[in-house]
Amino acid sequence: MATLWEQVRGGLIVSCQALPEEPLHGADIMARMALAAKQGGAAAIRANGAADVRSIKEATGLPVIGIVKRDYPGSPVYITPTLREVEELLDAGADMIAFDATLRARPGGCSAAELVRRMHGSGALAMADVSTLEEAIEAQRIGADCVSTTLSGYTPYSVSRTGPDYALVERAAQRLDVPVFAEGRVTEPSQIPALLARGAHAVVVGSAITRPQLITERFAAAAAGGKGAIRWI
Ligand SMILES: CC(=O)N[C@H](C=O)[C@@H](O)[C@H](O)[C@H](O)COP(=O)(O)O
Repeated sequence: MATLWEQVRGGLIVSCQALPEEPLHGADIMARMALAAKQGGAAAIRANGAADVRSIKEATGLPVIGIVKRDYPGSPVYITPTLREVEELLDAGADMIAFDATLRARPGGCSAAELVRRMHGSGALAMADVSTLEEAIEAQRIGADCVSTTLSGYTPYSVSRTGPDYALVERAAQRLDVPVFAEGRVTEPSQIPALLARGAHAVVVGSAITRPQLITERFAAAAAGGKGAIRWI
């Protein structure tokens, strides 16, 4: 059987996420969204929350990269911040768990290395969500199986862009031995070969495929004579 790395190499991973305040929130709806993504050619799915991970795995049979977004008072770290979220995702059967691998203090003081050890202890792979090359290097050092550029533009010290962070993908792919995933603000199919050419193992696309309210905004803005920029969640 092909490994997860072989299954996704050079392919598209679709992030199917709807937060409680979004119209499509709900595990049943996300499972249908993920099935549509599978029919369209997604090689794997990224999902938020144990309930969504379970229902998406059941509906699609695709590898699932799980996260739990949870806010803790006083901490900016919200993507799988603590062991509690890791346990929830292991219990749900996530094949890979993505976590905030920035160098910021985590709520409760647990280290990123501890999270990775816990994932590996149950046979799950660890995806480090980073915003800079320094964080990517440190993530590899502590044992992460891959890195994703998810948080580029979402930490106060990383450069905010309107499109994907091509430079981080390229520099991380050159520097690291582990696979590098391109994620964040991919809005056009034409960006994908450009990211793969810079060394991305695969590309993760979310909002531009699975957040219809944001997709609609682009068209509505264009109808109103605006440029149709996309907002991000
Ligand atoms: C920064 C953050 O919280 N990113 C989240 C991580 O899971 C998701 O909200 C994004 O949708 C995902 O990364 C895919 O990116 P985009 O939706 O830009 O294609």
